[in-house]
Amino acid sequence: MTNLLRIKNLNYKKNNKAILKDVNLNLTSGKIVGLLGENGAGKTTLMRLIAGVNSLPEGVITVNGASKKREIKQNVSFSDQLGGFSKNTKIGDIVKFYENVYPDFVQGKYLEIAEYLGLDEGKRISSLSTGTRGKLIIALTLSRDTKLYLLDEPLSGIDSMSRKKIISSIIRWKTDDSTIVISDHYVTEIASLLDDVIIIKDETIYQVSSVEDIQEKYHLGVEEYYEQVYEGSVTK
Ligand SMILES: Nc1ncnc2c1ncn2[C@@H]1O[C@H](COP(=O)(O)OP(=O)(O)OP(=O)(O)O)[C@@H](O)[C@H]1O
Repeated sequence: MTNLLRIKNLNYKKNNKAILKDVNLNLTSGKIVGLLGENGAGKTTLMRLIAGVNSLPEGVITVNGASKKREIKQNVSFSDQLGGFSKNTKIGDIVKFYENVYPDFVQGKYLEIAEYLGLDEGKRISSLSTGTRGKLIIALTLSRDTKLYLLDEPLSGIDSMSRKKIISSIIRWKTDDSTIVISDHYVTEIASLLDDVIIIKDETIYQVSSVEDIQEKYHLGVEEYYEQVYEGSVTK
């Protein structure tokens, strides 16, 4: 287990309003980590800052030893929501784009995941259901050969069959030395995957715990623990 992600003294404001305050975090490699928090807690913002999509005004982020934004981008595969592509773009063209932009994109891995998830290269973005779009985002994100994967609410708005497929593809295609951070505000379905849990509350990382510690120290499952932290009935 090597140190993969380090965040030191991160502060982030938008329109003069604090979105994230005094965030400090260390993640090692080889884990599946849940990033949990209610709507608007700052999960997406934190992922965008880690991935180098948003500039970091205050604090230091290091991923796999890299701290410059351009180098960090090469070490993080972030689940892009495909908003930059026109509605008429075909899946095959998005895949070509990924191959051109990311030297670590592994076409063979994409083809395997795409086959498993039933993605058709000829389909246009505009014709994709929410579930198929979610599957495409997962296939593209996991097909980069990198150390840190950030999946921003990969199950949001997706039907239960597709959710199961997405979860099983995460398990199947995760490499041993990579770490996958999955954000969500529902916990039930991802709870069984998780090694560690990060809870964002009151604009900061309230606590990082291993699932084992949560069970041993509080005698709670991940979902109950998360709810009780938010209710204030569990303290650090
Ligand atoms: N562009 C922006 N301008 C102003 N405020 C913003 C902007 N983007 C996000 N925020 C605010 O930052 C806070 C955190 O938002 P963020 O989207 O990171 O939360 P989240 O935990 O991902 O929420 P959700 O689960 O609803 O996706 C919210 O209060 C939101 O209103």
